[in-house]
Amino acid sequence: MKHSLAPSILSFDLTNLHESVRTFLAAGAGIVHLDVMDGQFVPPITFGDSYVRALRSIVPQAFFEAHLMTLSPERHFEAFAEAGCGRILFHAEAGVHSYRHCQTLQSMGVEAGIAINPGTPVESVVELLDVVSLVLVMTVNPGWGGQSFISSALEKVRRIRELRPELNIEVDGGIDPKTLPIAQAAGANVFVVGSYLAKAPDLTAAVRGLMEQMG
Ligand SMILES: O=C(CO)[C@H](O)[C@H](O)COP(=O)(O)O
Ligand SMILES: [Fe+2]
Repeated sequence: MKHSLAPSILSFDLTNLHESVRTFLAAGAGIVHLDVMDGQFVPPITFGDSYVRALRSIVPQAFFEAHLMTLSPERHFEAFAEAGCGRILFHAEAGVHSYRHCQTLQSMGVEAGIAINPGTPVESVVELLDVVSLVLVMTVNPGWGGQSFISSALEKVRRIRELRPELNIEVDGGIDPKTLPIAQAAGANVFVVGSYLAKAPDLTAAVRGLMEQMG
């Protein structure tokens, strides 16, 4: 099982974002995690596909994943795929026809990921496990960076790992050097890290430290 670090750009200084992205990719992080919020599924509004396209022109080879925290996520699949996202994650709570939406993403040649909020049970995604390449278990309530890790969500990671030994399981929210090993022990293999990296005095050292912990 491949372990990957997915820095979220949500909390980075926007005036210097391109440098931060170049730095964390050069340090070995394999995925750029893009938190797209629509002001409806969650209160804040972040950015759209044109922003992602601009970022992509700076790092054209990087693997981008869009974490859509939007209602009617399927409306945005094409735009984010065209902007260069190789994986699109949407919320089980937001997609009325989640199975079909995963099939749509597959047919577009994009990896499908399904995300669940802390209050959403594993049962809501069990029937999707054959059509996703990843399940994202939120370890904070979606909408904001810098929140505290909700450790009870790890029981869901354990259960999904038991059901699917080979599936990618991502955790998102409150991941830092203390919580990463706990999430890894529960069975997670993809780790979104936002504010811990955004605040790190030495971004390269912080990425390398987390990668060493992942082993
Ligand atoms: O999806 C998200 C928020 O909805 C972010 O990816 C997540 O919060 C990462 O930030 P942090 O590491 O600061 O918790
Ligand atoms: Fe996210």
